[in-house]
Amino acid sequence: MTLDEVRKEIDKIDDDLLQLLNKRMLWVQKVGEIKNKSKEIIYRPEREKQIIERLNNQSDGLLSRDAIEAIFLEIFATARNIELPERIAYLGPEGSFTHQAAESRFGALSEYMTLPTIKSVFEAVETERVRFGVVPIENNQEGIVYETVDLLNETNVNIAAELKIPVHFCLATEAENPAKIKRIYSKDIAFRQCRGFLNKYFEQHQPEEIQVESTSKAAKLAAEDPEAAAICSEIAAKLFRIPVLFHNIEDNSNNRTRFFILSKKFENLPSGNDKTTLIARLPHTDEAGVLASFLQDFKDFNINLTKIESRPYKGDEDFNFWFFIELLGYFKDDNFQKVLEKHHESIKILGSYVRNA
Ligand SMILES: O=C(O)C(=O)C[C@]1(C(=O)O)C=C[C@@H](O)C=C1
Repeated sequence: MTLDEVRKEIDKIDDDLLQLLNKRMLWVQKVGEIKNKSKEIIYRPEREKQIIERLNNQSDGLLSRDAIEAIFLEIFATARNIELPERIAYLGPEGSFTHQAAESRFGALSEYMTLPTIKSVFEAVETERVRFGVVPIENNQEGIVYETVDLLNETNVNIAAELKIPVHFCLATEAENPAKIKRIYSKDIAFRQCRGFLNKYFEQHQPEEIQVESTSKAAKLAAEDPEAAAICSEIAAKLFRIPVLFHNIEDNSNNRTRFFILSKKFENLPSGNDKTTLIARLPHTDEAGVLASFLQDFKDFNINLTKIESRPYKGDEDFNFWFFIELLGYFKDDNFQKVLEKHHESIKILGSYVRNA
């Protein structure tokens, strides 16, 4: 077969795909009408997960599970926009990893609001200026983002979903090779995480390292200066149209960040593989074992706790703490309800959502 002939076959399939996608969107529009009448929530991560699992189980072609997921997440994001265009706020600037996380879940078509601080994302969700907000919660190398944890305690905002994305840095530059680079812009943490690469590739001449407040600012500066490079995300390099000289330059390729998708309410149904996040404000007491017996109740009801972080009460004279706790399961599960019966005064549930690996 010639290239032209093969391309003709691809064209035919693309025509069919487009027709099928348009047909799918007609049904999606109907879902939108039904939900509009019943005031039901549009974003149903547990339903999206079920669809992806079902398709993956029946797939016998070249597409991996990740490929199926990537394609369908974009279809769902487009579908949600047809049902009801929703605005999403994320911790900026544009080109940040949080932007990348937001786009991976809400697609290229959604309307985004870039906000400068985690607090401003919480505020936008709380005042319902946006439907969802995306903020980082933890990095597997650097640990928890305390600002996010504290705001979950202080505001009336819930968790609709979690997602984890790999943090890959690239070296983006207009320069043709490392020898021509005189300056490298990036954020302190990115320099730290790419030290091995920098030592190896800039052994002979050491470019000046200039710290800026974000990796996207670094990309912007490198786009304007042919003798400069930026250590930034791929999305930032793309945004500022700078060629990527080296991909994945971080020393530890297991570097991943977990994000929360925030919403004013949480209305997820159980998916069969859920996680619940809550805040526990245990009574202030000097009695020994208050925390131990609280945790024992989870063990007794066979609940797997996956995280516990203690945080101080701001403004408190004493050294009292509240706890940020995560566990496997859905908040209406029988065993969790038993714990809740005992401790309902101490527990504030922030959300039950599909557990992401
Ligand atoms: O089934 C729904 O509730 C829909 O709104 C449809 C649909 C889809 O495209 O399949 C879109 C958005 C939801 O997040 C889940 C699924």
